Amino acid sequence: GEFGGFGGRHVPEPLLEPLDDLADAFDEIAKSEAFHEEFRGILESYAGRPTPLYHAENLSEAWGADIYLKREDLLHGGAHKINNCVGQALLAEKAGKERLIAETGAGQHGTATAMVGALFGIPTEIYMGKKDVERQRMNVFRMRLMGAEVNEVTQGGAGLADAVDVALEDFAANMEDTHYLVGSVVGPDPFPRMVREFQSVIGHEAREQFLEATGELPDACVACVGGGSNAIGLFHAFRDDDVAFYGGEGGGEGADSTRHAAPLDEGHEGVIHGMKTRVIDDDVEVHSVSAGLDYPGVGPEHAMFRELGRAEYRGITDEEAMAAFRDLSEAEGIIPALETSHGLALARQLAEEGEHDSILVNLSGRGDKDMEQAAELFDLA
Ligand SMILES: CC/C=C(/N=C/c1c(COP(=O)(O)O)cnc(C)c1O)C(=O)O
Repeated sequence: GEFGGFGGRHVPEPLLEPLDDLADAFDEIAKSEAFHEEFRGILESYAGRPTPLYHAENLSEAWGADIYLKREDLLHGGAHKINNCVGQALLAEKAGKERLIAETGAGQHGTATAMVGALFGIPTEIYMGKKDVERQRMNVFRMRLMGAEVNEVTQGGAGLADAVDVALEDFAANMEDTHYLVGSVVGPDPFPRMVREFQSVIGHEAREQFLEATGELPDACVACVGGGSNAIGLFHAFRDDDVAFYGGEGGGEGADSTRHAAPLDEGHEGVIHGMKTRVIDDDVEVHSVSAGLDYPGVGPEHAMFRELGRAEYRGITDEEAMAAFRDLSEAEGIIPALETSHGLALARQLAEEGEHDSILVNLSGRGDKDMEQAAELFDLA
């Protein structure tokens, strides 16, 4: 397949036909000029695209390399997630679906799904682990405020992977009228390539803006990696360029610890949620300080990029991410999401290693959702 030996459709037989129908709808509808116009129009007037490419001069001074930030944190809802949700909601509407379901961890994808559910007038149900409901309370309230039902998942580790399990069961039982709005470049085909298509608006804009601002391409593109959608969304436009790719995973308590979410850095090949990819080892408990990276698998295209050496992935520990969270807040007056902070921490490592002079970082989301949790982590009184 497209991702080397990774990806595919590792699902029970009854799901194969609906996935075929979805792939046909995507190839026929989402690739049409009319769809693209509508998609871009909503992203512009509703979500706030294009997002700025910001040259973070104070941070560049502090870290010793030219740091540019792609400001997906400024989108409606506060993260890149809305790009994918608008695309999939448009597709679901044209396919005549009467219900949207989604998984969420950080609550950003859940919030974005609730937004498009409200916008398109489609009843919406979000599955969210109890552990994440408790650490992203503001987003739970936002989803309900917009009319979505938030279904608290308590099975297994009550986390993101468990929310995906339950969402997949719902989809299998209700596929006639329900669209499962998958929140990252994960799951069985066509989800990884569909989410990539919708998120690639990020990279296409950033490439043009970077050339416009500097007359050349960046030495490196950096992003945090949970399922991998904001990273792929940035990387895709640069795939044929001589630009290095780096992904910062949820390194939790350390790559050699038994609590992390870094399958690319410290895992093995395996099948999860309908895709052949890389997963964390069996003796590891999935953990990240950031709910959106707290996932034991990763998108198959990243597993391929790692195998080909097209991208380098590093586990970024909770502590390293929290340090970068504060660095950006203090240096530029921009508070990143805890997920995003893993990409920033990786950019800092690269700047200090002196390999690259210009580094483009995807600022995948803002930290408003993390204020309660961060206030517990840092005593700033
Ligand atoms: C789909 C589950 C992931 C969620 N969020 C992931 C996330 C991520 C990681 O997701 P990917 O870009 O798909 O790796 C990065 N930045 C922010 C601000 C995020 O919220 C969510 O539910 O909100």
